[in-house]
Amino acid sequence: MGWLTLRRRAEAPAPSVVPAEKIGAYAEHTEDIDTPSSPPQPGQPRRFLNTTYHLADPSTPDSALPYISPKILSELEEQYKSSSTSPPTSLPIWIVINNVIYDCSDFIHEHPGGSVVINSFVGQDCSWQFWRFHSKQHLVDYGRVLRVGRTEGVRNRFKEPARYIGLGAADEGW
Ligand code: HEM
Repeated sequence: MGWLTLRRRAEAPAPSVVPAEKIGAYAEHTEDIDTPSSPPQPGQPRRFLNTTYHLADPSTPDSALPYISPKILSELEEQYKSSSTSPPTSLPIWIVINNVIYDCSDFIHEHPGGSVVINSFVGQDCSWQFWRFHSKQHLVDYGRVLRVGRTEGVRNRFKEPARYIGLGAADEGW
């Protein structure tokens, strides 16, 4: 089943997510080697492979986000898929849009488009799928506070279908 078969929610609730400027997120990248004893609570930084990843400050440009290797994302994808708990509570819910990693661990519960679509892209690129449903403003208002890092070369497992542009658009100089 492709992701496109996911149904649009006819009566989706109004978004209850908090805009970026109302959240006091901060940037700090630290590492330690402790093992967590319980799943992280909402708002807590997420840990993966003995590293703690904090949400970046909204003022940080994408280019200054900490680099996270695609190998780490691929490892996350594997662990997420093979976890015995569904969905896994101890793993961060990271997705990649235009080489930026968004931590949707808390946001997934508020996402107006539901949790299934986000869960299905953990550790993967979902750029073109994201742009089918959202504008740049959505990323500014809701995504900016979810950034944990930047990466490169993460795969999107679906080929983007060609977009149909009608003659009307051609007439308008597209
Ligand atoms: C950083 C990650 C994401 C953020 C911040 C985000 C944010 C949002 C917001 C704010 C809305 C409500 C839009 C509105 O009502 O105007 C929305 C709806 C939606 N999102 Fe996302 N989203 C994210 C990731 C994704 C992904 C990866 C997918 C699927 C590939 C997805 C699919 C959808 C769908 C299907 C809707 C409902 C659209 C509709 O009903 O018209 N989202 N999202």
